[in-house]
Amino acid sequence: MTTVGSTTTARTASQAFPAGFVWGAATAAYQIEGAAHEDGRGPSIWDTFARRPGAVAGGDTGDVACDHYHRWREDIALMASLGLGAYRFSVSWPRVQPDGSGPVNPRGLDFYDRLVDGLLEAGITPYVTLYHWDLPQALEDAGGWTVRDTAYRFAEYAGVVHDRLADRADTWTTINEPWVASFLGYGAGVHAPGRTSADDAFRAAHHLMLAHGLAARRLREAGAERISLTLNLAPVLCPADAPGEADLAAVELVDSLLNRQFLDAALRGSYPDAVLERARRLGHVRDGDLAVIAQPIDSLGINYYNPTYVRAAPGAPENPAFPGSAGVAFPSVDLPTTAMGWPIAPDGLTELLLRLHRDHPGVPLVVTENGAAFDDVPGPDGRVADPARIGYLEGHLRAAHAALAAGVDLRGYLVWSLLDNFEWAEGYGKRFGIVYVDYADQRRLPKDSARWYAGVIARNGLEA
Ligand SMILES: N#[N+]C[C@@H]1[C@@H](O)[C@H](O)[C@@H](O)[C@@H]2O[C@H]12
Repeated sequence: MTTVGSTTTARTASQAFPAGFVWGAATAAYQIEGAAHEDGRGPSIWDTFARRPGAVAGGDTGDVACDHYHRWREDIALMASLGLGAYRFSVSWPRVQPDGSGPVNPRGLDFYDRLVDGLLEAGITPYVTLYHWDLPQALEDAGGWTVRDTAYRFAEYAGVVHDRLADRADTWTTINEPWVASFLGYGAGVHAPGRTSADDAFRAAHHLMLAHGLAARRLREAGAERISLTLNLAPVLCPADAPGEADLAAVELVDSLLNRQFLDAALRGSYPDAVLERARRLGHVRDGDLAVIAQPIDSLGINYYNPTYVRAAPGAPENPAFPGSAGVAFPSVDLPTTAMGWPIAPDGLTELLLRLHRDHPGVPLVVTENGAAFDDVPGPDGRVADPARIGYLEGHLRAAHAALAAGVDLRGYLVWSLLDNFEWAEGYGKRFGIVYVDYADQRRLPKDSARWYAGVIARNGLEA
């Protein structure tokens, strides 16, 4: 039996995963590619935001990152050595269309051509994410995701990339984590483009979802058969023994903003009340938009890291990432944490998967990101012992297995991340990779967790 908030999940006799279960790893363009000013790439909002004093820890930028733009062959060989079945990467929009619209940069597309060919040669399935937060700066200068036009530019860009790669890549994610891109980028201002307006956050969220729907329609018209959307989802929990009405109202609000705003739109063509109220005032949601957003998808990508804990707290200030959350606290809980300070609660993954199975039956699920940052340090022998990460991953794979045993249609698991990388506002100080990157010389050092994960892949499951 799993109890939410604990770190223990029942061990079933067998921890074998279904035949054909997809094991992979995930990355994103701005976090690993580097070559930010090479081969015609234009600036993105993260190139701009990272140069804002104080925006990113240590003043780090993605200018060089993991130099994956030049080291992609080595990285594919590393993936193959681990036995990965799939590799989830994102395409840099400003590398393909430097101004976000109009002329296509052939050298930008050529990189992804080479990457996809290399993956296929290594027997690795490419999982292509079309948007992982690196909006071309020229579009932000014209209003960014707060203006409707950006959604239409995105659908055009999606068509360009799909038409170039669709003969070899068939698994497509339109948008990664629209909540983060909108509520951290336009609401709280802690992500690019660093704007701080609740109204703009809601506008951006809607236009990102409209972009998803328009792109999904464009890809479907072109024959795509494996289209998905990736959401950062989390159980929203009140850690009190006996939550009161105010606590439950706090849970409802945060669940509406974090989870249902995107799940209901994509899978039901509706918004929860908390969003509709804002939409009526702003007028940015037009008739027919939700029908476009609810384009049928073939799977839902889930990025899970930890539950979100809330409770009523009269007088608490509004959390700008959750407009309307005045009087709501986001408490720490008595659980082990990662180097990000995030609680380690594998049973939250089971609960989330069961919820999606219950509320949205018939939608195949893929864990497109799950992983943890820890303060990894290579030993004198070059070995990187990361037992805490192994423990985190094992716990979450057991949690995923518990959901499978309960009948959830879970198709795959992609660890975040293949490589240590640029961790957004945290810069390079937070290491999520199963492979250590020495940024001084770009050496790649597989951590113990990489070898452990390779064993999981080889046996298609955990040791019982
Ligand atoms: N933070 N953190 C780790 C990880 C981030 O590096 C990814 O780019 C996002 O998709 C998601 O937030 C998760």
